[in-house]
Amino acid sequence: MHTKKQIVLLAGTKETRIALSHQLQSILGDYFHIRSYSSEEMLPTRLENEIVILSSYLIKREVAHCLIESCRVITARRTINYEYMDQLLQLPEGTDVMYVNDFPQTVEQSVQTLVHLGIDHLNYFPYYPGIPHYQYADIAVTPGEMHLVPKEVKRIINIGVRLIDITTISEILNELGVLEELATSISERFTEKFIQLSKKLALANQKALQLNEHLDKVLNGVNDGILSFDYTGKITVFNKELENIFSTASNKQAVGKHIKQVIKDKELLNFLTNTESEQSDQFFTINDTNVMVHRFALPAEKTMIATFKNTSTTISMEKAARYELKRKGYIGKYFFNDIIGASEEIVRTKNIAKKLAATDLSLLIQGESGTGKELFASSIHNESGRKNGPFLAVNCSALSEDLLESELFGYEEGAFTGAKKGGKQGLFEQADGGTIFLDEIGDISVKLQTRLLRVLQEKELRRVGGTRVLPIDVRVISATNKDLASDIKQGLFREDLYHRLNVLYLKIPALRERKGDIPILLSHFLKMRTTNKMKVENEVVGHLMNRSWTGNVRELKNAIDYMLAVCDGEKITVMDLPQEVMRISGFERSLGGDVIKEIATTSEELPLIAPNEEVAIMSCIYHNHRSGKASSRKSLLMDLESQGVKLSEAQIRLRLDLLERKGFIVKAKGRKGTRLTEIGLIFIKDELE
Ligand SMILES: Nc1ncnc2c1ncn2[C@@H]1O[C@H](COP(=O)(O)OP(=O)(O)OP(=O)(O)O)[C@@H](O)[C@H]1O
Repeated sequence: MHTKKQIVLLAGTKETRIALSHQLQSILGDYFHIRSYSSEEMLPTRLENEIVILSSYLIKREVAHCLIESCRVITARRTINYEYMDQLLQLPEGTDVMYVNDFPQTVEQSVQTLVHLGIDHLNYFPYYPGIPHYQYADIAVTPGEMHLVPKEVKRIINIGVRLIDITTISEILNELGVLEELATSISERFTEKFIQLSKKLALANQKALQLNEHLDKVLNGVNDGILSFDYTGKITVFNKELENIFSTASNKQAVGKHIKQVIKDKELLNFLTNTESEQSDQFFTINDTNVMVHRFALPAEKTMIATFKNTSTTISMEKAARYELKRKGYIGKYFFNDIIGASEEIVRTKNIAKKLAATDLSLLIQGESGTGKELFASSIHNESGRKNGPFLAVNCSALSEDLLESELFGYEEGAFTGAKKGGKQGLFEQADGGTIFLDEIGDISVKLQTRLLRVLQEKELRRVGGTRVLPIDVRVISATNKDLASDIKQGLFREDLYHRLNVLYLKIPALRERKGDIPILLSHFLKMRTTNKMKVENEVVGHLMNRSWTGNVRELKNAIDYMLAVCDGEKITVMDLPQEVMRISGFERSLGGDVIKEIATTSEELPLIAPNEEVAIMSCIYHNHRSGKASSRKSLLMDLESQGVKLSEAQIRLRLDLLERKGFIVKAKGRKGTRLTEIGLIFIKDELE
C-alpha cells in the first residue's frame, strides 16, 4: 500500500495550529499526511527526518528541544487572510482602528502587510498585552486574538489567523519535490480567493448603490426640503423639494458645490452655518415661500442637516387633518366665544377655564344638567395645546356597562361573541393626541372605574380580551352633576379615581344664579334660530326671569324653541310661553325692572302688573272664592281700596286681562264673575303662606 509522505506543523497556539493545518490540508492534503502540534497543547518528544513547518520564527526556541538535526525545518512567512479583508475595505477613509495581536513584532508585521497590500486608508494604532501607552479607538482589528482586545472597545473586526504565504507554500512544495506538478493548481487556488474577495466587495458595492438610489428616492419623495453639508460647507444632500423652494435648475447640480454658491440669503446662510448659536428653528421667506427651517448637527459625521417646511402646506395639512376629524365627528364644536353670558359668574368661570386650558392636567367639571359642561369641555380643548387633535365626547350614562367598556377601551378579535373581525379601536385610542370628555362620569360602574383608573395611572391600555399594551396620550375631562364626595362616602365611587380626575376642578354656575344672562341668552338663541327680527313682549321676559330653570340653559333653549314654534308672525307674546313656565314663574317672582328695559328695544311696550298689585288683586279674588262669592270689577275696586291699593276700574280691567293671560283667572260676564284657575289658586296660596 502506498503511504503518503508526512509533513509536521508546529505552532504556538492551538488556534494557529488549527487554522494553518486546515490551510495546508486544503492545499496538500491529497498528497501528504499532515500532523500538527502546538506548544500551548503538547509538543512531540522527538522529530527525526521529518519536514517540519514552524508557524513563526517566534516559536523556534520553544520547539528546539524536539527537533533533531536530520529534520528539514521551514519557517513560515505569514500573510493576512484575504477572506476577511472586505470588512476593512468597507470602513470609511481615515477611520481610527486599534490593531491587536499578542506581540509587538506581530502587530508591526501585520500592520505593515496590510499597508503594503493597499489597505492603507485606515489609521492603525498598535496594541498588544503590556504595551506601556496606546491610543484608543472604538474599533479593534485582530487576527483571531479577540481575548486580548481591551474591554472598552465598541466593535471588534476579526480578520482571522494570518495564513502561510504563497512563497512559503512554494518552498514546501519544492522541498517535497512537487512544485512543478502542483504550482498551477495552487496559484489558481490563491487567485480564486482574490476573485471571491472581489466578488464580495462588488456585491457590497452594488448593495450600497441600491441603498443610495433608494435613499435618493425617499429624500426626493418627502414634502420637506432637506439639505446637508459637511463642515467645509460642501453640499452632500439637496433634495427635489429644496430645488422647488430655491428655484434651482437641478438638485444634482447643487450637490458637491459650496453652500454659499447655492444659498445667497445672508441671514439664512448665517443661521445654517452658525454652530455657536443654540437656536434650531427660524422662519424665512424664500422666493415668496414661507418656510420654517430646522437645523441640527451630526458631529460624528461632521455634517449639518437642515429641513425646510413649507408653512402654507403645513397649514393646509393641518386643515385636512381637522377636516378628517370633523368628518368623523371627533372635533370640539364649541369655543369660548360660544359661551354666552355677561354675568359676573359666567365671566369669572370662563376666565378660570381659559387658564385651565393652558395646562394638560385632568379636569373635573361639576354643574347641574344643561349648564353647558360640554360647551366648556370643548372650548377648553380648542384653546389647549391639543386643539389640532381629536375631541371625543362620551355620555357614560347612555350605555350599558359592557358596551361602554368596549366602546371606551376597544376589543380584540374574538373577545366576545359578536366581536368584529380584526377587533375594534376604543374611543381612548381614537382620542390619542387629543381630549376625551367623559360626561356623567358619576354613573360608571365600579368595574369601569377600576379600569379607567389604571388607564389614567399607567397612560396605557389593554383592549378587552387583549394582551397587547397600547400607550395612549389623552387628556381626560370628565363631568358630573352628582355630588361625588357623597358617592365616595357611600362606596359608590372610588376615591383614588376621583383624585385622578379632579386634578383640576371647574364649577359651572346654574342659570338661576345668573338670571341676568337670561335676556342675553334669549336674544342669542332667537338670532341663532331665525333670521326674522323677533319682538318679545316684556312680560315674556319677566316670566322667563322668574323661573328657576332646573334644566338650566338647555331648558331655556327648549322653551325658546317652543315659543318660536307656536308664536304667530314675528312676535312672541305671553300666550306663547310653555305652560310649565307660566305655572312655576308665579311662585318664583323676582322680576328685575332693569332687565325689562334692556330688552325693551325689541319688544312691545306692554304694562306689567306691579307685584304688590298682582298679589292684592289675586288675594281679593281668593277671599271671594273661599266665601263662595264671584268677583266683579266693582267689588274688587272696593276690596282693594280697603287694603290701601288705589286703582281705577279701567286699571283693574287691564290687570284682570293680564292675569287671565297668565292663566291665573277666568273672566265671565254676569253673576259668575271672575274666578281663580287651578294655577291661580296654587299661586295665591303660596303667596299668602
Ligand atoms: N352659556 C351658554 N351659552 C350658549 N349656549 C349654552 C350655554 N350653556 C349651555 N348652552 C347650550 O345648552 C345646551 C346644553 O349644554 P351642554 O350639553 O354643554 O350642557 P351639560 O351641562 O353638558 O348638560 P348635561 O349635564 O345634561 O350633559 C347646549 O345646546 C348648549 O349649546
